[in-house]
Amino acid sequence: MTVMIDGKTLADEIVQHVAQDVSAFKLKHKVTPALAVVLVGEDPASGVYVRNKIKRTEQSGLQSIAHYLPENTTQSELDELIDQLNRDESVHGILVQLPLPAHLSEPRVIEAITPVKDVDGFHPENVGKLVTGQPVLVPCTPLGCIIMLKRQMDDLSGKHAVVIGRSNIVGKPIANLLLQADCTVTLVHSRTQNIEEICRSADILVAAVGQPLMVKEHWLKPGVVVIDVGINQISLDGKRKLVGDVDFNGVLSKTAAITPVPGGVGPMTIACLMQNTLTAAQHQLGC
Ligand SMILES: NC(=O)C1=CN([C@@H]2O[C@H](COP(=O)(O)OP(=O)(O)OC[C@H]3O[C@@H](n4cnc5c(N)ncnc54)[C@H](OP(=O)(O)O)[C@@H]3O)[C@@H](O)[C@H]2O)C=CC1
Ligand SMILES: Nc1nc(=O)c2c([nH]1)NC[C@@H]1CN(c3ccc(C(=O)N[C@@H](CCC(=O)O)C(=O)O)cc3)C=[N+]21
Repeated sequence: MTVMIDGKTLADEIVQHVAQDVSAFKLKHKVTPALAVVLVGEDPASGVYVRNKIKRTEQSGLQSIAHYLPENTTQSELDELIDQLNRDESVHGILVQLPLPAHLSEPRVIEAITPVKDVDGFHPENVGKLVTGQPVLVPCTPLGCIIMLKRQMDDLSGKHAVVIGRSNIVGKPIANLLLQADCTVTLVHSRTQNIEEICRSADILVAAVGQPLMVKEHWLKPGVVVIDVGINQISLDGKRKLVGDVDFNGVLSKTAAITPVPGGVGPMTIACLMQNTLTAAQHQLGC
């Protein structure tokens, strides 16, 4: 029987822990850690994530500040807002929801956020720290994946971990965290020639692609642990449905453990964001 890795329950536990630490922080500093979330435009999926984030922020006892900007916001208006949030001492974490509308530069926005408030861990300075093994703010989705894997497996050391996808926000940081956990890591992507064969040698498979149900049963070695990062909206029997990058029902005969979609990596991402906001506030207040 395959183990279902329950991201929702684990995320609830993390948020409860964060809430306790936030209470202690408030007593000590007489300050409420605050997260500013910036959403540009009307992307409906982004809207759902932002609302989930705000709900979890409140459960954690953190303050949430939402900035909804219109689709036609200019780069200089966005720069101005980030500059203001960087300087505002009552704001401890800043998250600009990606992707941005095409006329705005993502690298410019990521670099504009002061690294101490960069709760996504996307700023080049924080990426450099992650790669050299001195992380403070670790990207939330990769962190959530590693926490689930460590809960599931006694020892990651020496395991062959295959990561499908090489984006800056998911694939690359996950690969770095797996390397730090002493896995042997292979990153595969759209130009990889023998992807199925490489995946079949994986003890741990992380799918972060954005292709609904791409990973099939014959791609897997029996006993593999699968982390499905993909969040894809498909239409099934006329209804909208959320599925991962892994053919969940098809692969269960091969997996030792697997994360479902929904209820897997998604809730863990948000729980880790709460933890990062508290961590950022602790650093800013010198503890
Ligand atoms: N659960 C969560 O909290 C989160 C979920 N996501 C989800 O994770 C998924 C990946 O997100 P993200 O990394 O931002 O996506 P990107 O589109 O930035 O990256 C996708 C990666 O997958 C690779 N790829 C695409 N098609 C194939 C293919 N057919 N075979 C092999 N590799 C392929 C691309 O290769 P190449 O580089 O060669 O183009 C690229 O490296 C999405 O479904 C997204 O919604 C994202 C963030 C958080
Ligand atoms: N700067 C930035 N940081 C991000 O971390 C970031 C981002 N931009 N842009 C979009 C992606 C995607 N992402 C998700 C977070 C939670 C769920 C989540 O909670 N999903 C629920 C279901 C939610 C639903 O019903 O749609 C689940 O999987 O159970 C999903 C996706 C964070 N991202």
